[in-house]
Amino acid sequence: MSLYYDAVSVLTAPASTGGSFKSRIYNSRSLKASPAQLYALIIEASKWDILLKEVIEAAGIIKLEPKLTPHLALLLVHDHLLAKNGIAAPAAHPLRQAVERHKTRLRGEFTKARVRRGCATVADLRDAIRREKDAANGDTAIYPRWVRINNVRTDLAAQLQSTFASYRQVESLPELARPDEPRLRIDPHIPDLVAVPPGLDFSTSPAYRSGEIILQDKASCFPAYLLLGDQEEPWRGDLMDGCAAPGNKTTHMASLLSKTAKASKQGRTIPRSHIFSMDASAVRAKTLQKMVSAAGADSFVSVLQGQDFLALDPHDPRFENVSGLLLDPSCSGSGIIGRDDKRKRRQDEPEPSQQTKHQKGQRNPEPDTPSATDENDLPSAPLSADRLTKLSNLQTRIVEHALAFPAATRITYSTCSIHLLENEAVVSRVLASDVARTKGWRVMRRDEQPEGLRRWKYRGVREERVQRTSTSIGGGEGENGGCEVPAVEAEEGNVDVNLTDEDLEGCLRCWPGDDEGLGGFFVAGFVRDENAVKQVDVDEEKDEEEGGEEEEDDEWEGFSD
Ligand SMILES: C[S@@+](CC[C@H](N)C(=O)[O-])C[C@H]1O[C@@H](n2cnc3c(N)ncnc32)[C@H](O)[C@@H]1O
Repeated sequence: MSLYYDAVSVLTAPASTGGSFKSRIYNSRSLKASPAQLYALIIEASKWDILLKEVIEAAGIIKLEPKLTPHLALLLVHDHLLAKNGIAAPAAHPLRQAVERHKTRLRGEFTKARVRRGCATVADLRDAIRREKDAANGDTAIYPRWVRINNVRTDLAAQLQSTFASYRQVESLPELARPDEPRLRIDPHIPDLVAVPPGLDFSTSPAYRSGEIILQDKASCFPAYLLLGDQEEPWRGDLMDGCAAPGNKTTHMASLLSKTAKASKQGRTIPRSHIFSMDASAVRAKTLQKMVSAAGADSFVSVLQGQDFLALDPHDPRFENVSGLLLDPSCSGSGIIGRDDKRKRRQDEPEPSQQTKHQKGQRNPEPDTPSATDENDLPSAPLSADRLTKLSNLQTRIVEHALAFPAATRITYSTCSIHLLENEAVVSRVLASDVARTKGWRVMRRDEQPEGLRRWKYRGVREERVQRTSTSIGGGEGENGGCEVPAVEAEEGNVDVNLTDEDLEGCLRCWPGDDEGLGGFFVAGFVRDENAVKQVDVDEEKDEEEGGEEEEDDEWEGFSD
């Protein structure tokens, strides 16, 4: 029972206590309950708090049960109505009895609240409550589920007539949020991408299971589209994805190549270009391989399992025709937003029903389709300025390495971070590198970008824009604002962004919380321009080479953040 009393003491702690719920719980010495259980209870109950208050008030149990305070009632009624095992206390415990005595009344009021909202199921009700809470907090952003059509196996027209035959097409994201009929919106920026209402489960859909459709966030589709564009002619040369697991962007490249191959007059259906796709993590590379196979792209994608991109020799004859590279390295993940149930979800993390055993204990069977699992692991710790700098160093090295591939003419670099240091600052450092200057690399201008992305309005920035969001329960009483987007612990200091306005206009940004339905994301393209070749001072170059050892010693930051 200490669980509920402890939860109340956390919830009612004065604002001056400081810190988020999480830090207060995990750092406390006085709480007796398990921190994980306590945190889960508070977070889960907070998702339902407006409905629980409604039910408790309508059932009138606080007046009838002197032992129940409003907070205790909310937590206990939450577990009574919604937790799998009910209230975590012995059946004879007075608090448990104080709630269970009114179970018929409580259940009745809960059903009435659901019916009032026109929800057929508890899952629908949860979504409705989330929308009500968002609206009350002034956060009306909608995070739809994004579905990419895989042109290796099918096409948009075929999917509109099969998987989405019963869906009504709408013109805007807010129109998706009508529970009475299935709706979809064809994305205006990314070809072959559709948005459907959040929370739709595709795990049993034949198109999903056969790899005809792939669940992939819109922002995550920017890099491959930026790299390959609206090509009418097949891409010349081979392609490389240097940091590829679980494989969303590799399979997207495969889809774009297939589309062009099918549309070209040469009657080919298998693309001429080959894709080399790798991941330094052998475990994640297995998922990558599965995803490539599920997408039907084995014949033109080679997965190099456990391959560190930085250890590849750009002059290896296997890669002499690599003309396009996509780099989406590990990052802080600070742009990742909570979707559906407002917990933090990684880009393209499958619906709970699609999660593997590894992801969610032993309860769910692994689906046949190794769908897009997490692109990034969740950022677990607060982000220190030092850690950000290390990530930025590694990201810069990865892009610079890509610039050295002799046949490369086009490269994209992306992160799901909102931090300047991992984004525009990396572009700025890369452009200043010798390899960029001697080979004539510059930022892909907006007017050179594929049509859909040229119209994308959010562009590179010069100043940091860190966003904070909060989670509250009981109207925020005692809450100081839990920080869901990892804030940088230390002051940012001055971040050098030495980019022209034209360069910044060439960078693309996505931000959480606006009406585009996306998390934070960044992508920039680099193109090789003979006219931009700069002479590098030979002595300067030599010094750099001698100092190169130091760079190599940068601390390895792990594979995915
Ligand atoms: C953000 S995830 C990539 C997501 C992937 N592009 C997608 O769309 O599904 C970053 C990946 O980069 C890998 N990685 C990090 N450093 C690497 C390196 N030096 N060489 C190869 N892979 C690396 C990590 O293991 C991780 O799987």
